[in-house]
Amino acid sequence: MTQIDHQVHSISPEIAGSRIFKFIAFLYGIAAYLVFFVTILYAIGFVMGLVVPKTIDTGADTPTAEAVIINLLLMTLFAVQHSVMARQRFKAWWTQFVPKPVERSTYVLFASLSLLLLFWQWRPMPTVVWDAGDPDLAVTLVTLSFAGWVLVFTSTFIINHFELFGLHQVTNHLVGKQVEPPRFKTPLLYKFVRHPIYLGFIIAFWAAPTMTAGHLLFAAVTTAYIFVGIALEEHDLVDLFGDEYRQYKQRVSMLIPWRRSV
Ligand SMILES: C[S@@+](CC[C@H](N)C(=O)[O-])C[C@H]1O[C@@H](n2cnc3c(N)ncnc32)[C@H](O)[C@@H]1O
Repeated sequence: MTQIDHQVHSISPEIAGSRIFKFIAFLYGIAAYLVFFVTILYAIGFVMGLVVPKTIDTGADTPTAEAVIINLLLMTLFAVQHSVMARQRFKAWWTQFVPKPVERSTYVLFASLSLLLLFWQWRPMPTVVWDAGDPDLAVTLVTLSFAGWVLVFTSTFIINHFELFGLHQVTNHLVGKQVEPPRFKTPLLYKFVRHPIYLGFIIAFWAAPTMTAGHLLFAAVTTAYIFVGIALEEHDLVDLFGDEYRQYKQRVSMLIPWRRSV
């Protein structure tokens, strides 16, 4: 991409620096955050089969092969969008079109929309793979699943919730404050595992008192995707923080606190 191309596509500094643009960018960031928030709340209900109108185990009857294909396509769409848009090279390319202050909010918005599409179009596969039967075991599994979601939420706040979901960037832009470059952090839970957010998702997806074939497909594919996501994320983190992150990998396990390699 030449300098001229860059100038043709990017938003002019006068517009980007204007008060009205900053305010619109801020409102956009808030809107993207609200869409994310509704999506993550819906995700809890969808996976756990609680409250929401359409869950992982409800929807139109679909032949199994068709259901598998549609569900795999929906998960692949999310995985590709989520991984590709998070890479540094992609960010460098698309911030020619999307102003930098709203880049993260736009990523969050697209990720939320592809998840909402998944919830909407997901085909149930009702064959029961396991059923806890015993009420105490069922309650334990539901509690564990909730604990997984709590782990996800608390970890986002521990690492930096508002930066992860783009609000920090649009707020700084609004008040004319520079966004600081990313810093390597290992607060609280990050001293025990490198990926507490992903660990929370895995627990939340697998701890099901009644595991249907559809839910199992979702849990298995998302877990596989999490491992791919971790590999990509750690590659970027090593690029960004070098030896500091390499030593962290040596010291702290990926997902299971008592086993260093995993
Ligand atoms: C969705 S968060 C997931 C964080 C972590 N993988 C987890 O599961 O808790 C992804 C963002 O966190 C950043 N990140 C992950 N670990 C980090 C660390 N130790 N210090 C600073 N940023 C980190 C990544 O660069 C990425 O932008």
